Amino acid sequence: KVVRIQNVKLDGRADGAVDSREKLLEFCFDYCYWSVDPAEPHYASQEEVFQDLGVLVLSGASEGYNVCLFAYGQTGSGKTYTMMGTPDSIGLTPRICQLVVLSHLPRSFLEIYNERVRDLLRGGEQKKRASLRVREHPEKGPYVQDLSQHVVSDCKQAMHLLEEGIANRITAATHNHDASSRSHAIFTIQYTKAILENNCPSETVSKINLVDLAGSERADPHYCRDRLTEGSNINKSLVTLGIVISALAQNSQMSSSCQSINSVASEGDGSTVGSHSSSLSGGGRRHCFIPYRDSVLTWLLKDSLGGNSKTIMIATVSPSAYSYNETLSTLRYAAHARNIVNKPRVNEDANVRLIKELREEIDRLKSMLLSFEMRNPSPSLSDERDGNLSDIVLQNELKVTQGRHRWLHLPDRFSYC
Ligand SMILES: Nc1ncnc2c1ncn2[C@@H]1O[C@H](COP(=O)(O)OP(=O)(O)OP(=O)(O)O)[C@@H](O)[C@H]1O
Repeated sequence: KVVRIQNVKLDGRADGAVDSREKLLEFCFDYCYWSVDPAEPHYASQEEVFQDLGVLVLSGASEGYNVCLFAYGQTGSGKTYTMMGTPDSIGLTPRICQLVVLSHLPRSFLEIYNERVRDLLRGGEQKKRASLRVREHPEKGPYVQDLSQHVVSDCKQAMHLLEEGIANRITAATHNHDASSRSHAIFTIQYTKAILENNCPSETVSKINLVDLAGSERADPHYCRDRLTEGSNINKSLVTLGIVISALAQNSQMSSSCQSINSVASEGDGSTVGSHSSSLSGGGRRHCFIPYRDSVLTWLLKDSLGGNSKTIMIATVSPSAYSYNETLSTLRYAAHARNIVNKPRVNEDANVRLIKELREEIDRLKSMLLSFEMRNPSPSLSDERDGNLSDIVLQNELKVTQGRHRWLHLPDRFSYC
């Protein structure tokens, strides 16, 4: 889909003075929506956006992938409207939240305000204001220590939880928007899918991150000190996000051009070219360093931005001609992000993976045993080898039974799909 943006200020100038490319710029995206006037025939409703993007989020998580959906754009351009919605027109987060309610999945809701993390679902005034530490797990990556997790059992509870978090979020009046979000909000659902398939356990554990970013706005010296500090922290994290996105996009492009160089080389001389180094790419150019740690936002979203996640970026723009520069910058930001190639993988539970591998090994050994018996019908010849293989099969079957038993009796085991 193509978005066209026209600079109406250039319309009055003599034709020769303006390059036609400057007047009309085009950007390609996977989806484009126009939701200014519901009376227009091509108006995109919240339901339409959910059917395209929300369904992608749910199907990705149900396949075992981490999924992240984040809204970026100028202040007042519709990020919160898209992610949360209004009581009459609910947005992506409550729609996704309601659909996964039956699965008793734990959820958390945090905000990053002035580079500090706050729990939006923690009772008690003091606890609400306390800032939480971001730590790093060697395998799972960055996480927030002591963030409260909540399980709901029906849609009403799910909506109540979400509303509580939204109400706790910090908003303030700015020039463009009288209830502007002054923090980045991250709503997370830990998505576990556990089933028994042909008597063999199958379990994936993934994460859905739904992110409503604070609005970008130019600093105004007339604002009070709090507003200026907030604004500079919002800008700092959004600038870092921009740098991270550009660096990731550049690295992804370098990797793909390097891969095509490699494939041309291997086709040309018949030699096998090994995978390229992680820091050096085609033409000897170095991969960029990704400054995730420069802001709490990029640090927490490290995997979502450039790692094990299927990530969707929604860029919201204003239809007003006054916002031309902001709109152009948002579209450029989004165009950069579109070049990033992530490496999502199915997050299978380690114990379940082991059980599967043992089962495959048993099947392989059994077929070896069978073919050995067919080739050596005399019992005296095959006895010793036969005995060894049978022992291994028996040991593996025992491990599988023990593993399955442990898996089925874990205290937090739910059987849902
Ligand atoms: N597509 C839309 N249809 C109807 N109302 C909309 C739409 N987009 C935004 N709005 C309304 O415009 C106002 C500003 O939108 P919203 O709060 O979503 O902006 P924002 O980008 O989140 O701003 P900030 O970054 O300052 O928090 C809200 O009252 C919202 O309900």
